[in-house]
Amino acid sequence: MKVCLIQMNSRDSLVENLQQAENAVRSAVADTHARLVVLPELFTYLGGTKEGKREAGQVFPESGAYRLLQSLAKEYGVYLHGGSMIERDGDRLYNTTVVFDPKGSEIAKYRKIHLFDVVAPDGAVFRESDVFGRGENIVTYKVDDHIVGCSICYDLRFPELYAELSKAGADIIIAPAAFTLMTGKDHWEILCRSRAMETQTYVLATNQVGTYSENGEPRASYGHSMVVDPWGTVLARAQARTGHIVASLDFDYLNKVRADIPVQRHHVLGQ
Ligand SMILES: NC(=O)CC(=O)C(=O)O
Repeated sequence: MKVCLIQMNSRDSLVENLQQAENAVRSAVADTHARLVVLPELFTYLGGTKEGKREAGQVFPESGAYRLLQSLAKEYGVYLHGGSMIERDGDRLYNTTVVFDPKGSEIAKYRKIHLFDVVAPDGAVFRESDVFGRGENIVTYKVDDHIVGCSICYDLRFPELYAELSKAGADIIIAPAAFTLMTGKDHWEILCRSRAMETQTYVLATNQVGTYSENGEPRASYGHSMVVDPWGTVLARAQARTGHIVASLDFDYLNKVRADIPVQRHHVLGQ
């Protein structure tokens, strides 16, 4: 199965971000003919202000971002994993992934479970829970015969979520992200490779890249999106610029890794 990860530089303009996403999906599909295309976290609106986030909130299914992804999935006959967008549900906002199948039907919706409430060592303050409600459900869907698990960004730091997705049968786990430059340079690759090795799945980690501003403060995302195989090997890696990467997933290889080191049968604690 061919997969394509799109690395974007989203900022605080919904209109410009949707145009960037549309152009990126069109050129990614034309270049790679991938079966599964993945966008990054908060591709519709990143940074800005609390009011800006509320205004950019997308109501499902009638909002522009939802319709755009639906029509692109259908036009190209691809599975489109919509990174995440700001979802507005009544008064609440969520950081939400929506996935469409090649007919343009919604097949999954995942709300980010672990919200990034952190003061980074460089002093940058992140308070996602001031804006977003927390997701409560573990979500998987199917691409052809393969189960795909959903996660978003900070979720990467919580192996217990990945263990649950693995127990649910996932062969692929997706992590759209806006992982910070500050934390990413030290932690991103290790986290992606660790989660892939522990769960013996393909991990598709699609990051934002470049600068944006949050309440007038400068912020930067790390880029370096990557596809990691079940052995922990990086199959494809982006640099620190916008664009896309492609990789072919080999499920015979996945089965071999699981047969060689059958950790899924050897769990003793907490299973
Ligand atoms: N931005 C995030 O949600 C997570 C992140 O940058 C980190 O864990 O570091």
